[in-house]
Amino acid sequence: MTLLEVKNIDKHFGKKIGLSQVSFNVAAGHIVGLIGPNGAGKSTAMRAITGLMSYSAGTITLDGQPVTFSDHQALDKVGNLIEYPSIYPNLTAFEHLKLYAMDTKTPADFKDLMHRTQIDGDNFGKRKAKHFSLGMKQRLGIAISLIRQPKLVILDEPMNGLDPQSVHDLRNLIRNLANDGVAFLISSHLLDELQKLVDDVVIINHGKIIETATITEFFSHDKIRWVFETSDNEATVKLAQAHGWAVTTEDDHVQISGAENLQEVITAINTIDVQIKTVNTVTGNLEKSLLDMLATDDKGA
Ligand SMILES: Nc1ncnc2c1ncn2[C@@H]1O[C@H](COP(=O)(O)OP(=O)(O)OP(=O)(O)O)[C@@H](O)[C@H]1O
Repeated sequence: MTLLEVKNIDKHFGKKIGLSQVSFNVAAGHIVGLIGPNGAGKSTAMRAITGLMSYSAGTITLDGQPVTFSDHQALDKVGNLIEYPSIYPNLTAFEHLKLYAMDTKTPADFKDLMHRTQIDGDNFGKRKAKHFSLGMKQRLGIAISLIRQPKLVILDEPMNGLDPQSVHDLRNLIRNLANDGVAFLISSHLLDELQKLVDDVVIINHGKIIETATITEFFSHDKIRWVFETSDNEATVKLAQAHGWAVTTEDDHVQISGAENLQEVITAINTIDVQIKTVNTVTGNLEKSLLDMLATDDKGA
């Protein structure tokens, strides 16, 4: 069931395009990764969704209710942790929850929330936030974002600056909360960071969505590639392009993917006057697939 629907959003900063016809959905209980390089438009999209920024065209609806810069009612169902949570150095975790629950009609049960976000251990207790590690602060931030019992939590680059153990703990926490039915929209410029966590990916580049897919569909891009060394790499590249295969060159090698099988590529190369000196098969890599996708998009831009 669609919880968040973002449809044809445009945002301009003067003459500069921030977002162009941005559309994607977040289903209830799903973890969606909003992935793109620096400056792609991730924060801009998140700010529009959380009503922090106006947009010039399109619609955003949450649970069927509109979200605009001036209409925030739907945002009662959203928790967000955009960049850093506001954490007060002299308050304990419990005191933070009490503070953030003050204007909430039906806050979550504090003890249960502290338990679910693992901020009820010995490390927390009576300690003030100024003594928390970054990972502890992130977990407290997530607990704060859950105070209103939201259906959707928006996290902008939540893994930034965390050590590997804290990243692992944060992933488990998010997965457990999603299993309880909370949907997440999480931005990152690092696919590696999110690929173990997300159900769906939304890839953004230059303010445009270039791919929306389930993580399984996205993994299917993770194709086998064939790396050729030939007597005429330039002619090989042209040939691959004419067949509609993905092709890149690196040093003296031509890398081709997207054909049915290796034989098809070899047969095609044999039709032109080019000798194959070496060929190696390499299995794919998701981060590389994303970089290739962005590079192809950049060429078309
Ligand atoms: N208030 C603003 N005024 C002018 N331009 C802006 C403003 N906010 C964002 N932009 C521009 O819009 C583009 C998208 O920025 P945005 O911060 O959304 O990217 P991002 O994907 O979140 O990048 P990062 O990973 O670096 O945070 C960038 O080119 C940025 O310079």
